[in-house]
Parts: sequence; structure tokens; C-alpha cells
Amino acid sequence: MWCGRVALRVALQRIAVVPLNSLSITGGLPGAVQREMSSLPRVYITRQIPPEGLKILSESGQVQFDLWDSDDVPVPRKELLQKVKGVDALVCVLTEKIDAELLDAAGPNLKVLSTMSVGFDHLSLEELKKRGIRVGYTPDVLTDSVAELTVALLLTTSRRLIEATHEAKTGGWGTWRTLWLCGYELANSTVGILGLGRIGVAIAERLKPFKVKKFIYTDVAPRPELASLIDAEYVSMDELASQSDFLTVCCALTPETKDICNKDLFSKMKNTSIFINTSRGGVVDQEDLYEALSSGQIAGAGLDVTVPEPLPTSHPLFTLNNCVILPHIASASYSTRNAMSALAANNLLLGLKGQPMIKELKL
Ligand SMILES: O=CC(=O)O
Repeated sequence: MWCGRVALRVALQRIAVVPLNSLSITGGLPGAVQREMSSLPRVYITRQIPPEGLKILSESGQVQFDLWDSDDVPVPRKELLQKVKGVDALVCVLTEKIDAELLDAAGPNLKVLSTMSVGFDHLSLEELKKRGIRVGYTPDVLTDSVAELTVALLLTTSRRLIEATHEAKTGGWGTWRTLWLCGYELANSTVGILGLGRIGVAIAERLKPFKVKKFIYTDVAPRPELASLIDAEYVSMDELASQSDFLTVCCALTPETKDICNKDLFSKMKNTSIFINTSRGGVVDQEDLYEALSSGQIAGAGLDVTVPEPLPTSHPLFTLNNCVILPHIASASYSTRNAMSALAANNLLLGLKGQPMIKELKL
């Protein structure tokens, strides 16, 4: 359904009184309204995004849009390839692969892509750049939510909360035992951050009050300005592996970081250490992680992201008590998802106007 409620409302006030709620948009409208609507840029939205973004687009009067009206299943690729034909702009989420095939299907009108995500590994940046398509994304607004979830996942994993509730519920809770369900605590620990950015800093800020002794990080180069906020020391990848009691992955997935957490890294970690990943599943070699967890090379892992997503329930990682797996929910709070949707909508509108977006990827 193509919508452009405000443009529509203004036009209707001039022409006729039509109950907006009952409109089937464009179909059956007076010719003048249809003409006005059809001159607006066309936007396709690949998912039923949270209401704030839809409201911004509807009320802008700048665009008409069509959307895949479901949040439960992604738009089938075939339908997506059809729907993007001739659009001026696209709002997508991280389940849609935006590649040459899709951009060719969209055609030369497509000028703006706005993804409702901070990650952009689902976008073929080279193809977008080649076609001069501007790209908006949604960093910053999700930093708090992701950092909060990372801390929750870290504590859930290190203090074995999933195992503990399972035992309590299923009769495994006998007498109080001295070493039963013992885990590892943050007090006096060294926390390592792989890829120091806004999210890594926000995680460290939240962990500091747990009396962490030291923060260390590695990245392609030292990031002194960010590191000084959390008093973190720059170390090599090997030092990060060998010194961290908790290693949290915060880097983007790029060709350089794909499978960067592999046998080599796990073999250098302490067997009391906890590995946490809330970035992208692709940065981890899952077979190597399974080996490290099942052999006791490391103590536990908490993953919010996997390859593939969803991870099949038959996946070996699900058989391990020391592996906590979440279904990619790090930014899933109502306020954050609405903020992401609003930012995606505003990026798109600014992009279409030829103005700088609030958050735009440099291609
Ligand atoms: O993973 C979530 C995002 O990239 O926004």
C-alpha cells in the first residue's frame, strides 16, 4: 500500500472530505490527489518498522511509501526484487542483503538507502558507491541498549544463570553446596574489548562499578581519545587473548574481522575466561568456539549473534551448558528500536532532500 498521509490530507482538504482511516491510499482518489501523490518520491520499506519512523514518513508529506507489512517474517527476496523496481529510496533492516542484484532491480531512480541498524555488513558498499547511492544508518541511538544487554549477557554467562534457573526448576536443587554452580566474578578482573568504539566504551563504563581491575583493548590502531574515557590500555591481539578474564567483541564485521575469533585466539585465552559477542556472528569461527568450549579451553561464551540467524536448534553450540545464546536482541528495547526507526526515517528524508543525513556512512 502506498502512503503519503500528510500530502494526502492537505490535498484532500482542498478537494474533498474523505475519511482518511478508510482510505485505500491512491486507489479511487480524485485525479488531482493521485497526481499530487504520484509526484512524490517513492519509498519501499522492507519491514514493518516501529511506529515512530512510520509516523515521521507519513507526516512528512515528502514521500509515498509501500512496506512489507510484517515484523514476523522478512520480505521474500522475489517480492523484494519486484517491490524495489523504480523506487527513489529504500528503508531496510539487517535481514535484507542489499547487493548488485537488488540495486539493479531497483534501477537508476534509487538515490537513498536507509538501514535501521548500526551494522552494515548486509550492504554491498562498493555497489552502492558505484551507483552514487547515499546510505544512512543508526549508530549512537542504540549504544546504551546494546551495552546494557552485553553486561546482562556477560553476567548471565559468567554466573551461570541459565543453568541455575534450569536446576531450580527441574529438581536439581538439592542441598546448598559449596562449589555448585560457581562461576567467575568481575571484581579484580581484566576485561578485554576487541574493537573499541562507542559501544565498547559504554560497556566498560557499565562494568567499572563491578570493580573491574583493568580494561584492555585492541583495534587496528590505538584509539587514545576513546580509551582515555575508560582508562583502557592498548594491547596486541595475543595480549588481549592471554590477559582477558572477560573478552567482549565489539568490532564491526568486515572482510578483515571475519572469523577473527578462532582457534588461534581461543587457544591463547585462559581456561577461566568468558567470551562475549554482541557484534556479528561472522567474526567468530563457530566450530573453533565449540571446540574451545567443549574442551574446557575457555570457561564460557555468551552470544547474541550467530551464523546463521536464526541458529538451527540442532546446532552443537546449543548442546553446551557453558554457552548462552540469545536471538540477536542487543538493541531490543522499545525506546531504542523506536529511536532507530525515527533516525532511519529522518536519514531517508534528509537524503532525498539532498541534505546531510544525521548519520550517514562515508562511502
Ligand atoms: O545488530 C544490530 C544493528 O546492527 O543495529
